[in-house]
Amino acid sequence: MADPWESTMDHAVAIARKAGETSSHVPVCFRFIGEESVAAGESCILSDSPTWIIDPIDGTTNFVHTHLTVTSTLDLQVEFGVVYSCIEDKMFTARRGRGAFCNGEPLQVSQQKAVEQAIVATEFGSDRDPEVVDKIFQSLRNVLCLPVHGVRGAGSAAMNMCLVASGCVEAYYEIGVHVWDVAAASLIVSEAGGVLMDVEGGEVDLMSRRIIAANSKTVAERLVKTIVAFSPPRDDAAPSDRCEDSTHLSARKV
Ligand SMILES: O=P(O)(O)O[C@H]1[C@H](O)[C@@H](O)[C@H](O)[C@H](O)[C@@H]1O
Ligand SMILES: [Mg+2]
Ligand SMILES: [Mg+2]
Repeated sequence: MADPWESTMDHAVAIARKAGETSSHVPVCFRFIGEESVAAGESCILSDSPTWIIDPIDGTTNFVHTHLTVTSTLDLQVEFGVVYSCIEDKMFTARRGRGAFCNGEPLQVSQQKAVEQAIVATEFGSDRDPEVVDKIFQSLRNVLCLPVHGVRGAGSAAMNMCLVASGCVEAYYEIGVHVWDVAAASLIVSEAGGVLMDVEGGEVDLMSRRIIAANSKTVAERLVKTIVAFSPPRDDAAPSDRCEDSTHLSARKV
């Protein structure tokens, strides 16, 4: 079997060459957005240049506590998405227009559209501001009382989204995620037949830190009516307007 990673890199280089209209003699120019580089003060702005969006560890709290799921995410903006669940040794991949796969097997979202039969995944996030926590709990209460069949959380945004793509859960929502948490898995969800939506409806904006990933528009729209929306500082805001999440600070000290 052809090495999917090799063909991905070949295609990535071809895209970069096309974007920069460079000949094959000129080195290609990629830009990078990564959780750690942004934390170190680098920009988090998407431009026309091909950009790799990287989260080396998604599920840091799980990692620190050696608890269940830890993933690494890699996305070449809108073209490829890769999420690697290292403990399970599962490689989720997607290429725009070519479908989504787990260890080479095609992925398909669940066909269950009755929210009462749905499992919804979410996370409590990293922000410990009591006002934010109250809103997260109001949403959780509303979702439970829809009612849904169950609520789960893997501890990793990327993994929750791969569970949607795999058909194991019907939807995932979270407010407070970052572009590197969700970029790769967004493509995996849409290539598996799922939908992405903002928590107030309409198109998702990956810099807005708000996301619904669902198996269908029907389920996503039920969640839109249920979630208590708020707007954290955007990822592409000026560094002085961004705030550091409290649990991330403690996680990084380990
Ligand atoms: O910081 P990492 O990269 O581990 O990612 C975050 C998760 O992906 C979120 O769903 C989750 O809610 C947390 O915000 C978590 O920190
Ligand atoms: Mg992350
Ligand atoms: Mg991370």
